[in-house]
Amino acid sequence: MIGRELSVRVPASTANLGSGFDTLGLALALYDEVWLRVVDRGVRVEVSGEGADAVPRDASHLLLRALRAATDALGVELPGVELRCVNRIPHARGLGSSAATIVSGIAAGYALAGREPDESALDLAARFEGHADNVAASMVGGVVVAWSSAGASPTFRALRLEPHRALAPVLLVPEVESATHTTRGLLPERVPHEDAAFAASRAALAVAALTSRPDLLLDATGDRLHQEYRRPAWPRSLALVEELRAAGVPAAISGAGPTVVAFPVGAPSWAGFDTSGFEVCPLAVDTRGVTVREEPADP
Ligand SMILES: Nc1ncnc2c1ncn2[C@@H]1O[C@H](COP(=O)(O)OP(=O)(O)OP(=O)(O)O)[C@@H](O)[C@H]1O
Ligand SMILES: N[C@@H](CCO)C(=O)O
Repeated sequence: MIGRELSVRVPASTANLGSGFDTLGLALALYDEVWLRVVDRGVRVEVSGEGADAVPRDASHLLLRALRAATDALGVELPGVELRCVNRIPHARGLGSSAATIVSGIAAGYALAGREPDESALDLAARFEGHADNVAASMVGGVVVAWSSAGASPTFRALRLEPHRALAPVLLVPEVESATHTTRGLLPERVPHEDAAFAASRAALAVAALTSRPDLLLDATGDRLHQEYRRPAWPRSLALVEELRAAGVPAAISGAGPTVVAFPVGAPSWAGFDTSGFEVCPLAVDTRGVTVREEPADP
C-alpha cells in the first residue's frame, strides 16, 4: 500500500435546476484535480487555485476526512497521505465544490480498496454532504435524479440519465460567496400544498426537459420551494434569474447560490441583462463523472 499513487479528476455540478430541490443535478466540465500518495505516516497537503488561502492543510481537510471515511468503511489501512490539490471549482458559489471534494476522497478510498465507486460510495458521499444531488452528479456525470429514504440502507440513492446533447448551460458566477449551510437555514419547515404541487409538476417535467425536451426548460426550471426564501442571501442573483426568465431564457439559482445557471438558446447576447459583477462562463456538460487513475509505481 505504501507508495501507491492515484490521480483523481472530478467535475463540478449544478444542483436543483430550479424545480428539483435536493433532487436534480447536472455535472459540468470544470474539474478539480488531485494527486495522492500513500506514505508511512502523517499528512502533507499542498493546495493551489480556488480556496488555497482558506482550506486546512491537515487531517481536517475535507478530502482527507472523506478518504478516511471510505478507507475505514472498507477496512483499508491508510498509515499516511500526501495530497496535492489543483482546485478550479470556485468555493461557496453553488457549483458543488464541497461535493466534488468529498467525491474525490471517497473515489480515492474505493480505488485503494480496488473498487469502483458504487451505490455504497454514493451513500457515504451523500451522508457527508447531507444531500445527494451534487455528489451524485460529480460521481457519475450527466443528469442525476437523487432521493433519500430515512432509515433505509442505502439511505441516499441516485439514478443517472443521459443529458440531451443540446444542453448548453451558462454559469453566471458572482464574486461573492454564500455558504450552503447558511442558506439552508433560511428554508421554512413547511410549504403550502399548492407550492408542493407546483414543484412536483415542474420537477417531473425537468427530467424530460433535461434528457429529451430542452424546449420545455423554461417551465421545467420554475421553483417555489427554495429560491424565494433564500432571496436575502443573494438578491442580485435572484433578480438576474427573474430578468432572464421574463425574457424567455430558462434560468435558476445554481445549487445553494449565488451562481445563476441559464440555458440560453443559440449564442445569447447578455447586453440586455444586468450581469455586472458576474463572470459569464459557458460550460459543457460532463458525462463521465469522477475518474481515478492509478499512477505507475517508481521503478
Ligand atoms: N477543494 C476543496 N478542498 C477543501 N475544502 C473544500 C474544497 N471545496 C470546498 N471545500 C469546503 O466546502 C466549503 C464550500 O461548501 P458549500 O457547500 O458552502 O458550497 P459549494 O459546495 O461550493 O456550493 P453548493 O453546495 O451550493 O453547490 C468551502 O468553504 C470549504 O470549506
Ligand atoms: N440542494 C442543495 C444544493 C447545494 O448543496 C441546496 O440547495 O441546498
